Amino acid sequence: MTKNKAKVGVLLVNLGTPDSTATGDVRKYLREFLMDWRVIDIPAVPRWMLVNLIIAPFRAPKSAKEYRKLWTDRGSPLLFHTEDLRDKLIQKLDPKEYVVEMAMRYQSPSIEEGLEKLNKANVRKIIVLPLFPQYASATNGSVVDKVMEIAKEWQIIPNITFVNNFMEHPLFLEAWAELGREWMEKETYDMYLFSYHGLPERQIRKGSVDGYCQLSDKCCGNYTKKNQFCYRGQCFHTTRLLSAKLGLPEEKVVTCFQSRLGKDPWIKPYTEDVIKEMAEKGVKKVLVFSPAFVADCLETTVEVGEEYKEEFEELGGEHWDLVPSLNSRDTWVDCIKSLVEENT
Ligand SMILES: C=CC1=C(C)c2cc3[nH]c(cc4nc(cc5[nH]c(cc1n2)c(C)c5CCC(=O)O)C(CCC(=O)O)=C4C)c(C)c3C=C
Ligand SMILES: [Fe+2]
Ligand SMILES: [Fe+2]
Repeated sequence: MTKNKAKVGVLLVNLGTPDSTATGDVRKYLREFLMDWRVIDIPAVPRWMLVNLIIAPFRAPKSAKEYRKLWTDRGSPLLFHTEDLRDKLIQKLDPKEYVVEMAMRYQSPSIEEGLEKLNKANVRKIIVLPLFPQYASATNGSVVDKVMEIAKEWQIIPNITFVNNFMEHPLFLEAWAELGREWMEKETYDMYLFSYHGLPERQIRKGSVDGYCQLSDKCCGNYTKKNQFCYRGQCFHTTRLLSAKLGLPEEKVVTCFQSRLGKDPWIKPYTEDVIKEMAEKGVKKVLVFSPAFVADCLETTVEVGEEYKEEFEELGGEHWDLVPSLNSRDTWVDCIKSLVEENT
């Protein structure tokens, strides 16, 4: 039998970001993102009306202003950190065995371009690695959906493997712990806040097997095979694993959810409410982790690092430190390398 020498393709996929801070580009991004039925999970006609007649026109100018605070000479941090991550991963993997591409679920570079490059490289297998540590239909599920939509048109479909979540990976936890330790060596904190991107509660219920998740401690307070895909449960689990690794006392740790959109209930507690409660209790110094994100982006740098900081300080807080994201730090690149090798 001839030895199969074809390479393995790796596709790193992050969420996506506008092409520029021009309002038109932000509107284009919001439209593509929010028209995804896994993100705004309502029927197509009301979704079209909500996105095109309400959210995109009114939110785009406001979001564009926020993006201008975030933008750098290299453009959007979400994009260039993902490019750096790809480049460092290429350095660490054997080029005779692997070909690595990166893509964004929305806008550019597209998943289509990334997959076409891998297909042209005649790979024997594709490992798709959505860069979301906890599974959500709106993120990881959407990447799977898009990849399958494209691959189903190919005459030959190689093996395709998806990494579903990786919040338990020891190197993922170690990379966050290294960052945490750097801050904790310089300062002592009254509280440690773990702020994750939120989701509509409805989306958690829809994914709950036999109605198991009632958004209470019964489900989300533990991580078992029954709630293996509950996003809220996975976030609490991430907090427990990271706190244990950092030796944080339980009474000083709080998990909360940010970035709510619209009027429907999203998963709780909301970060804004936790900030108020902490300030009322006289908490002065807070260290904030955002471990649903693996790169600095609008939701971390601006929302947590600037807006929530301002709210906390207005309520009497004195010290609000946001731990920057994993970006392309070495231990995180090692984590990706390990995930790739485990799935080869
Ligand atoms: C853990 C990852 C993410 C989940 C889950 C998620 C769900 C989700 N998001 C929206 C709406 C918006 N999110 C926006 C920005 C944004 N979201 C994530 C990650 C997750 N989203 C990232 C990394 C970013 C930042 C991108 C960047 O360019 O830096 C935005 C756009 C910004 C804004 O206008 O506020 C929206 C809108 C929904 C509705 C949702 C779940 C249903
Ligand atoms: Fe989001
Ligand atoms: Fe749950």
